[in-house]
Amino acid sequence: MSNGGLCCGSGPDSPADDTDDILFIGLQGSGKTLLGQRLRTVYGKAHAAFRLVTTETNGSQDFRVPTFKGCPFKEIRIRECGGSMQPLWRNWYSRPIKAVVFTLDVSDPATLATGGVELQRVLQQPELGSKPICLALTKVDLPFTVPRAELDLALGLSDLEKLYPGRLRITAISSVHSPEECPELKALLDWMIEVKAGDPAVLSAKRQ
Ligand SMILES: Nc1nc2c(ncn2[C@@H]2O[C@H](COP(=O)(O)OP(=O)(O)OP(=O)(O)O)[C@@H](O)[C@H]2O)c(=O)[nH]1
Ligand SMILES: [Mg+2]
Repeated sequence: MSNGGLCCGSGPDSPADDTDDILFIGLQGSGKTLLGQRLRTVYGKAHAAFRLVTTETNGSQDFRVPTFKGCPFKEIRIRECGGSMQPLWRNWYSRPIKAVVFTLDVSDPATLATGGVELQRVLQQPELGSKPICLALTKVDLPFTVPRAELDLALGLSDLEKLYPGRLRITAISSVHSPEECPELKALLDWMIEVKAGDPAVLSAKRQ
């Protein structure tokens, strides 16, 4: 399988799910799969194998994303739940995941309101407790994306950041771009590494 272990249809009771670190959720077509494929190229040698093509995730799939040399663990394991699985996302919330990445396609004004409502719902899920959540604003390479100021007005993003200080992180990314062209991709993976380690000092290992 091209993207590191496709497990379509697997449920949250599968024993393999125990090792998931990060949960990827977001509306259909919002960019979860391409982001998973792209993150594997940040520290890994998957550049040559990277493909822009994705297919809809009917079920869930996992991505094993390599970390940097000197990191105490070799990979971050991401579990993507397809947008078509939305009613079942919550089955993963109580699993031993460390954090959630919620993707929002900012090139598609038609789905923004629905995405914003879903994000609020995720932030309020008791099963997630105070686990960190990253809102990834996706497809920012496209010419007509909704600017951040308008997102703040329409979805109250700045208010949400104030409401969940230290818990909600917001980043804007393009998975079409390489990590060199879009440094936010590397910053997002470093955040996942920090969250998994439970210690920001873990990143100092790669600077030595
Ligand atoms: N231009 C651009 N296209 C993107 C980006 N991310 C994803 N896409 C495209 O958007 C479409 C949907 O992307 P996916 O990654 O499959 O979306 P998904 O969230 O996994 O969708 P589901 O599996 O159905 O929930 C594909 O055609 C991708 O190539 C991006 O950053 N920029
Ligand atoms: Mg997908």
